[in-house]
Amino acid sequence: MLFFCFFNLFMINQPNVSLVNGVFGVGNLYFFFMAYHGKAKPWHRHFLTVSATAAAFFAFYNADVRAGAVYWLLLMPPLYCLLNGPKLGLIYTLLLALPTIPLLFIKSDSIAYFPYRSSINFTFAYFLACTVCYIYEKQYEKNSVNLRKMAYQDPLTGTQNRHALKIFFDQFNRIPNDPFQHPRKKEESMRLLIVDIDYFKQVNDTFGHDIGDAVLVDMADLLKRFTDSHNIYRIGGEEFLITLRNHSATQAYKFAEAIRQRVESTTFTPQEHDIQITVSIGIAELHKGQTFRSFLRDADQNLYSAKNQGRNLVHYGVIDTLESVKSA
Ligand SMILES: Nc1nc2c(ncn2[C@@H]2O[C@H](COP(=O)(O)OP(=O)(O)OP(=O)(O)O)[C@@H](O)[C@H]2O)c(=O)[nH]1
Repeated sequence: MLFFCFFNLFMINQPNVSLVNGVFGVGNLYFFFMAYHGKAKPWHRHFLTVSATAAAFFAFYNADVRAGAVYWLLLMPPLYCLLNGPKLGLIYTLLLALPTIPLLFIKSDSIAYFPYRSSINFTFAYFLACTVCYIYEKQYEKNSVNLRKMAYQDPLTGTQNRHALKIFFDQFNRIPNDPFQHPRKKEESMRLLIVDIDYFKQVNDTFGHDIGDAVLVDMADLLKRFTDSHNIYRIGGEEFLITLRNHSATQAYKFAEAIRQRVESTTFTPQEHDIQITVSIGIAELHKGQTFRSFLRDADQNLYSAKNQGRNLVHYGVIDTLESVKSA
């Protein structure tokens, strides 16, 4: 745009078009700079869309049709789809077509042009560009969803995986603890439950690996009845982690105890086998700045404490064993 700002001003004496190009050119340069430094905001996209459209359409409107400014409008459908996604891209494309095609017909109604043919050619090229981008973007969206699933979801149980948990940790640590910047986040606490199936090796050894897999799936389904699936992670073979936002120590303990009791009283029936299992649960509070590694180490210690005390119990804290309750 900045090139056309100078070109229109000094070469073909079009100060109006040059001014529009100049203003939007500087704006776009700023947005590219922000995007390059990872500071792009949603409204930047809309401003880019509107400014590119205004500059291209203004040039087309003002200049003689033989100057070929209309070719720049063919770039708009791909730009719309890339900046705003396929759906909004299609809407922008249709909106721009409404004034452009009749105007092209009127402007090319001269001795040097065939108005019908130039308008039809433009219309086909314009909508074809849109169709190609629309299909590409739709496919891209679909692939992104699939890739995300493959990257963050455990394929057996459908819960999230360890990689997703690492992302969760990074995000939790990124929220500043500054009460002046984020007053509502000040009180936020995060407690995590590590739920481990007791003697799961015996299930595999007795019933086979397939039945073991089915028990893991049933176990994940049972946990999903207690909380949203996006709070559940499978972090090891028979080990799940649940995130609890803004739960006090007592609430977290009661929550864990409810899970423990439910598992104990449930008979899992994969492929018509009756299987009773129990779980040991370790609870730990997540502190800002704590690394993923150190948290898992602490949480594992809690879990080992629970296991060492006989399994089928909830253990809160590495040192404090007072809240550990052995099942009746
Ligand atoms: N079926 C199945 N088994 C798994 C999977 N991942 C890990 N395991 C099994 O889980 C078992 C875990 O055994 P251990 O670590 O000894 O734990 P445990 O038998 O539950 O004993 P404690 O945890 O000490 O109560 C092993 O037999 C693994 O083979 C899986 O995806 N499917």
